[in-house]
Amino acid sequence: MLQLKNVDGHYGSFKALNNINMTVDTGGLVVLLGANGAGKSTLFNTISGLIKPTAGSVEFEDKILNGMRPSEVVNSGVVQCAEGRQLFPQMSVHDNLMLGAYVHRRDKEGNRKRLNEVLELFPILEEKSHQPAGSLSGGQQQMVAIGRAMMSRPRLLMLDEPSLGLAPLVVKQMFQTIQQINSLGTTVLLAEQNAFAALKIATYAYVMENGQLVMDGDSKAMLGNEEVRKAYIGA
Ligand SMILES: Nc1ncnc2c1ncn2[C@@H]1O[C@H](COP(=O)(O)OP(=O)(O)OP(=O)(O)O)[C@@H](O)[C@H]1O
Repeated sequence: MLQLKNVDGHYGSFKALNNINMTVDTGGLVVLLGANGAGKSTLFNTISGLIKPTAGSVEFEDKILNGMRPSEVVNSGVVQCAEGRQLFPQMSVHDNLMLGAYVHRRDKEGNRKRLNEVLELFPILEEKSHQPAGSLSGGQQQMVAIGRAMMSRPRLLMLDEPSLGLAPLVVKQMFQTIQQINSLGTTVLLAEQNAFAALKIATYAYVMENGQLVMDGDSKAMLGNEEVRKAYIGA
């Protein structure tokens, strides 16, 4: 479904991505692990067209994404939910969600149907529909951010650190919902520092260090891998 071949990325002369080769299969829930500054967000932004790779190719289904504008990448079915939520705090929850539907603005009926599906995933957002997004708790705001991405009807949803700054119980619910989104048919690529929780729901995992993918494998095997446990899980 998604394939990165020999991708490099630079900020000026600094090489932030070094020869990335990565595959995400249709239906998978793939996790990208890595410490702060490893390059996860840079990789996501490269896939979504915000950053141009300096070498290599990004392919999705039968399309070459590199060189496309971010809006074209979204139209192709790849949607990113960026780190830090980036909501419009003064706008209502409903209006924030509907921003994600912009790419399908001519299909009003489809958007209504999709909105209902999103509200089924996040019932609390229906209750809060007319409140300003900025008045919601951190966990609820993260739901709005994911819901907005889902309104774009991704076939591949990229989630950048959705658990960041959330309380443990909220994190647990968040991971359950991500698994649910995946089981309902959306392929997911998830960047996380919360390695244990992410590996538990994932099908496959990559580990990133200093702009390179240094390890990959079945997520259950990764959970049992001594090196991964020491570096990313502790205990
Ligand atoms: N706009 C930028 N200009 C220059 N260097 C940058 C820029 N953005 C990121 N970097 C550098 O690129 C490297 C990768 O950063 P990136 O944000 O992709 O890492 P990350 O794994 O997503 O970490 P985090 O979880 O902190 O976001 C880091 O060394 C970072 O300092």
